[in-house]
Amino acid sequence: MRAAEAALMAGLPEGALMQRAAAGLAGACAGLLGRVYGARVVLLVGGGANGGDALYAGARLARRGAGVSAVPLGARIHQGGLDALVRAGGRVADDPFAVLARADLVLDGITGIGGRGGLRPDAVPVVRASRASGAVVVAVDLPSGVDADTGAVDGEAVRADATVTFGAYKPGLLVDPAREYAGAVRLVDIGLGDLLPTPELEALQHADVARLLPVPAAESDKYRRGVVGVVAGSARYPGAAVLAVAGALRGGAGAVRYVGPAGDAVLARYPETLVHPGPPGRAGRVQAWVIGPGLADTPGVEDVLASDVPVLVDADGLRPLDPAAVRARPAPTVLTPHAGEAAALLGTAREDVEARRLEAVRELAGRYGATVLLKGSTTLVADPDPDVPVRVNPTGTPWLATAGSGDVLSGLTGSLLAAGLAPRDAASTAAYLHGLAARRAARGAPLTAHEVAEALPGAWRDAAGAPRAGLDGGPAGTEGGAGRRPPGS
Ligand SMILES: NC(=O)C1=CN([C@@H]2O[C@H](COP(=O)(O)OP(=O)(O)OC[C@H]3O[C@@H](n4cnc5c(N)ncnc54)[C@H](OP(=O)(O)O)[C@@H]3O)[C@@H](O)[C@H]2O)[C@@H](O)CC1
Ligand SMILES: Nc1ncnc2c1ncn2[C@@H]1O[C@H](COP(=O)(O)OP(=O)(O)O)[C@@H](O)[C@H]1O
Ligand SMILES: [K+]
Repeated sequence: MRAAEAALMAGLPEGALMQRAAAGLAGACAGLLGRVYGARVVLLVGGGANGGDALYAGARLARRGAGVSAVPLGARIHQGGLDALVRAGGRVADDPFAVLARADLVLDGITGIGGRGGLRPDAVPVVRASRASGAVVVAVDLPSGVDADTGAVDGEAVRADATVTFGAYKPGLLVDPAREYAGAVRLVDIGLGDLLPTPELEALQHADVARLLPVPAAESDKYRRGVVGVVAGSARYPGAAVLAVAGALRGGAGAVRYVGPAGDAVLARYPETLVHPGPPGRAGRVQAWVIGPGLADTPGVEDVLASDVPVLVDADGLRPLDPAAVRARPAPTVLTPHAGEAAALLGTAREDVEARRLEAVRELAGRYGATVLLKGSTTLVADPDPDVPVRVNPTGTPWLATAGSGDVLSGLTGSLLAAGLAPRDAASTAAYLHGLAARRAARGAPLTAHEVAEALPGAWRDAAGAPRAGLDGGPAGTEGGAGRRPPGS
């Protein structure tokens, strides 16, 4: 951000960027207030440019008739911004707590990308008073106290109802725990355009997923579409096998081969599965393996890792995982740990992974030379190459935190791998569809892992932009024709 801003500022009059930021910020606040005239606005103003943004936005609101008071929290505050506020009829609050108690809207301009650590002690009481007042709290660029680059929150931070951010989304707005503090996020374009470098983090959108989803060509057959092998389930956990197969059947592979002791349970639910008692090396050719869900003990992991096709390792398969063995593989490996499994692999505590997800997922990907999908309230996908952006999944719902939903995800991801997607694309596309399916299935109520699997085709159609059921009037042969995309994708 700083490099891009400096390059842009070099060709602009002094203060022009801050004015763009303030104009966007004031516009967003006006929208939230509904009526600006007569509204009571309080600015929490730190010592840097973040406070400057708040002051200039406050000046704009004051010119439209809002009563605007500034609460200075730095040793010095932005002088140009303060002068503008005073010229527009705003003032510095004599009694911060009195103005906060009556506020309709509080602008948090304490720190932005220059903030380090949680809030300082002098800021804590006013931030608490802002929340207690019932005012709408709008964070300027970032909620103060969160780490812009990692999403970590060390100490106290502002809990905003909305955040107006400038130029680009910062990782702290997309990765938990900080993401939760940001509320609804709005991006204001300040003209950085092509000056922005390769991002640390990227999020797929519908159109990206539509481009990535495999579509069978006219001359496809089930083998050319890819066969995925699923090594999962045990006498103790037969259900994990059923759920992993359920995900795999909806992921675009032409066939699903199940290998393990839960074949009867799998066939009872999915007669289309090719079942083999094992071991995996004897089960026949596949284009990708999934191993781990519900295995209990872990027979076959070495066997599968020795294969020359992409392998996804999840759950119980992750327990004995040796970095050297994974790094030595001739084909890609995808690991899909939740925070607890990631912590065990890293030799740290679950809370440490949850507090620093971005760091943890990068560390694991580097250590194993694998693509790592870290599950949880924020799902991240890291490539083994540290220069490739981490993908953050924008879909999902906390209702997904239900037993077995991870098994569906591993089957789905393996199926996309077998269909030929690159590991990072397979993992992030699967997370996207899985989260979308969960939202469709939950609609505000508890959901089961099985319902997530059953909602996957609907999520696929949504993301692909394919015609919905009942509206399927596209030209004959369009869908699946010669590898072309369905219309509207
Ligand atoms: N660059 C541009 O062109 C544009 C930038 N823009 C805006 O500038 C923002 C970045 O501004 P910035 O670099 O001045 O840093 P900023 O976020 O205000 O923080 C520094 C201040 O915070 C203080 N402080 C630090 N930690 C703290 C803590 N824990 N608790 C409390 N205070 C703490 C620190 O104090 P110090 O350590 O110096 O004592 C210093 O006073 C950016 O986020 C965006 O809003 C837009 O206008 C668009 C154009
Ligand atoms: N708080 C949450 N918000 C959104 N998604 C979550 C949350 N907690 C877990 N999930 C998702 O739910 C799934 C759970 O997977 P996992 O932990 O492997 O469970 P299981 O082993 O029971 O299948 C993952 O896709 C994960 O990202
Ligand atoms: K802020």
